[in-house]
Amino acid sequence: MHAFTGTVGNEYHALLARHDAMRLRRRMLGQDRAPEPDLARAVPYDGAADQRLIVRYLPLVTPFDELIGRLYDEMFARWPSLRRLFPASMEFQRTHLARAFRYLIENLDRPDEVAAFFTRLGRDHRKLGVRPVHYETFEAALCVALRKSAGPGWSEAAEQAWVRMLRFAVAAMVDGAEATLAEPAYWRGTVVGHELRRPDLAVLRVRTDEPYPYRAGQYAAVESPLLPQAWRQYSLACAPRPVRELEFHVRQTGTGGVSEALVAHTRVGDTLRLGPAQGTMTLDDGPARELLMVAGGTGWAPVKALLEELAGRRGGGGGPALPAVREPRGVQLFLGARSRDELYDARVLTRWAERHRWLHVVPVLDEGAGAGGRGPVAEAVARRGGWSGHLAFVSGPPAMVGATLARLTAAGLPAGQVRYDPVLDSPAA
Ligand SMILES: NC(=O)C1=CN([C@@H]2O[C@H](COP(=O)(O)OP(=O)(O)OC[C@H]3O[C@@H](n4cnc5c(N)ncnc54)[C@H](O)[C@@H]3O)[C@@H](O)[C@H]2O)C=CC1
Repeated sequence: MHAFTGTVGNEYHALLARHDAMRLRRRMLGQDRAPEPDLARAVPYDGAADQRLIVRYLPLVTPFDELIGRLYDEMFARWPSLRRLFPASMEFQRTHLARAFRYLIENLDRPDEVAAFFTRLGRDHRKLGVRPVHYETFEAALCVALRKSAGPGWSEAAEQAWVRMLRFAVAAMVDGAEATLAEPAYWRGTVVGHELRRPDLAVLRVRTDEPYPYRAGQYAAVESPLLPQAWRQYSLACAPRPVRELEFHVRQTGTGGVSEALVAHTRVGDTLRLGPAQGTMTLDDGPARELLMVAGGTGWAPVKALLEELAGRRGGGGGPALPAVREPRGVQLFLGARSRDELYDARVLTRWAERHRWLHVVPVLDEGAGAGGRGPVAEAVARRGGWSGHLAFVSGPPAMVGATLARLTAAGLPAGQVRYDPVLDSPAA
């Protein structure tokens, strides 16, 4: 929940870092107090019961825009100092929080899944400097906002269910943060390359001060100094390399947002901050299936990283030193773009397709796709067919990912054989 943010600059971060270092040291020396018995965690959380209650009263507090507006108003009115912990524009925050609420409510009958999601989020939130006190203020503001938004029909029982749901998510976030105390809360990186490949698309190369652990196919939150506290997720477009150099492909999707800052106003020598790597779109050592990769626009970035890793595993050079795979896997890559000019990494593609016989590239262009034009990638994948034995990776605009997943499922590809990461599309990201 990006919404709980909290950083106020270098001093604040330095203080938090010292605090975390002390706790880590105490823990390593075994001097930490025994954890207090936590009743809430001793008894398994009955998320399904809370879900029923919350859903019954949901019409009183949805759509969430009003509730979330009130929540932040209440929080900043009662604790004005918290305002500066958030980015100047709250639009993205609000959208993100609404999404988090929806995710929580829809999945509350599967507490283990929810806990895993929020554990990862807690790790990511360390970069914001979130402390337990922020969660308490958030909870208090949420209760006020729920009551105000719902009006006289509100129920105390429903409010208690919201509080239990929130505390369940927060407990997981705190666990996630605690478990990763030994790694930096964020990484600092210097822009060493900035190439405008299209008027609205830049390829950035960033060298981190410290080693940045990640796997090909993952993504990271990035912050530009031009927009403090505004973090946006971008895929890492290269496999881990011995030099600490990362690549990002950024499309400007609006004005005044992080994407504009990165594409139009970032130069070599500038410093960015990166959150920890996340995402499940990675290769594993499971059964060596043939691979299907479907990418649209800058969704090409994580696929490029995966291909680089595969090339490295095959000893094809350019990738990290990983154990060689047992048997060769063929890769079918469907790459969607608005036009030929939009194939912004065509040089690399052509070179790789020539060099690697296991790689077969099918560019799919919107232009010439017939009336409507939208969604030709999913259709091209479906037309080709025969994917039921493949392991598929899908990445790109959410609608494209959704259409491709639907086609693949209809064609008999089991859900366990598709990897993709949900992305939040925002108009001015
Ligand atoms: N892991 C992931 O899934 C990643 C997703 N992305 C997302 O990919 C997107 C890339 O944006 P752009 O480069 O501007 O892409 P774009 O607008 O240039 O579109 C690229 C391709 O997607 C298809 N497409 C676009 N809108 C569609 C729709 N509504 N329905 C079906 N197909 C559609 C187009 O036909 C085209 O082939 C961003 O939303 C970004 O957040 C980026 C990196 C990783």
